[in-house]
Amino acid sequence: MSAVPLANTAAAAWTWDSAYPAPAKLNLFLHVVGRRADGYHCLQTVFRFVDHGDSLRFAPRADGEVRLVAPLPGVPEERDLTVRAARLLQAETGCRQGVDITVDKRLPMGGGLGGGSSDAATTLLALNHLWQLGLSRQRLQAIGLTLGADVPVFVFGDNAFAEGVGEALRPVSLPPACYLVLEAPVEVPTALVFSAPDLRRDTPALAAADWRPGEGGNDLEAPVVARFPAVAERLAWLTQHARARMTGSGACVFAEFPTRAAAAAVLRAAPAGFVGWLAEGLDGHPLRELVAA
Ligand SMILES: C[C@](O)(CO)[C@H](O)COP(=O)(O)OP(=O)(O)OC[C@H]1O[C@@H](n2ccc(N)nc2=O)[C@H](O)[C@@H]1O
Ligand SMILES: Nc1ncnc2c1ncn2[C@@H]1O[C@H](COP(=O)(O)OP(=O)(O)OP(=O)(O)O)[C@@H](O)[C@H]1O
Repeated sequence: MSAVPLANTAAAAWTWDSAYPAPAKLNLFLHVVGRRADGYHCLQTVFRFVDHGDSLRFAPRADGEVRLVAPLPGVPEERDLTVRAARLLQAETGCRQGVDITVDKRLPMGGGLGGGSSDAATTLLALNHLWQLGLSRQRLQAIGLTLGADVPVFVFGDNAFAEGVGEALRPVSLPPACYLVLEAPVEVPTALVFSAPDLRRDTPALAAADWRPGEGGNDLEAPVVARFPAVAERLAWLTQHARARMTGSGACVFAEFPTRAAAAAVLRAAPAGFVGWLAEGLDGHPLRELVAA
């Protein structure tokens, strides 16, 4: 993401020529506090945006079509969350404009970093602006929720304490932090984790105001560690250096460090074959200003 603006840049600065960032999120903690009648799980989590992610470009098309310039391996164009997001916007508004979408993919798929969800949210935010649709943030969040439980927070734009399936959001203020993220060479299907018989589903709910940075674990971690040795290995190694957790439904694990130098020293010591990177916590989504207050 370093090639694109990370500060909250004024809406007028974002044009058809811009690269639009789609940052990763980390779940600083994630508790499963219950289950809804439709099978979806009720969560409590804190989402933090970080300065590492995908980057998207948009080019206008005169024929009204939505096309992906280079589909991702294993994801048919019709299923790609960016294409689905753009087509939903057309369907919701009757907009006849088309677009070519290019995704510069840096986030691993099935990594728990919300990559696909962030790409979808960036598409909603960017096209609402570029096509001049004027949809409110609330409406974009509702459209995003139909694409996935993680999409609304990226549209919301503030680091957030989330409840429900992740759609009931309130802003949280988080101190500056540097994270070391280790990728695992596996793709963890979110649905598999939530359907695991050994998933703990009864963690007592917290009062949002009582949560403090550093508190809480990830209830999805145990079933993933039991099934994916590569995740277990990375978590065990990182735990020797700091308080390590899995993000989302995995497969990435992360730890927070007081300084970038401390995080870099641990990354340098990682065993051969481990892939990792450092990321600073952001105060908010870089496209937050794209939607009027
Ligand atoms: C684990 C998290 O990443 C935490 O931020 C999210 O809750 C997952 O969000 P997501 O990847 O957008 O997931 P979705 O595409 O909405 O859901 C994938 C599948 O996971 C299960 N699922 C998901 C979210 C949830 N709260 N309860 C569930 O049981 C459902 O079977 C669903 O069919
Ligand atoms: N633009 C996209 N980028 C990534 N994945 C996509 C995209 N469009 C559709 N997908 C599908 O979504 C699945 C989940 O990908 P994603 O990168 O969002 O996982 P994740 O980081 O585990 O997400 P979460 O943290 O929301 O569970 C992929 O396996 C892929 O099939």
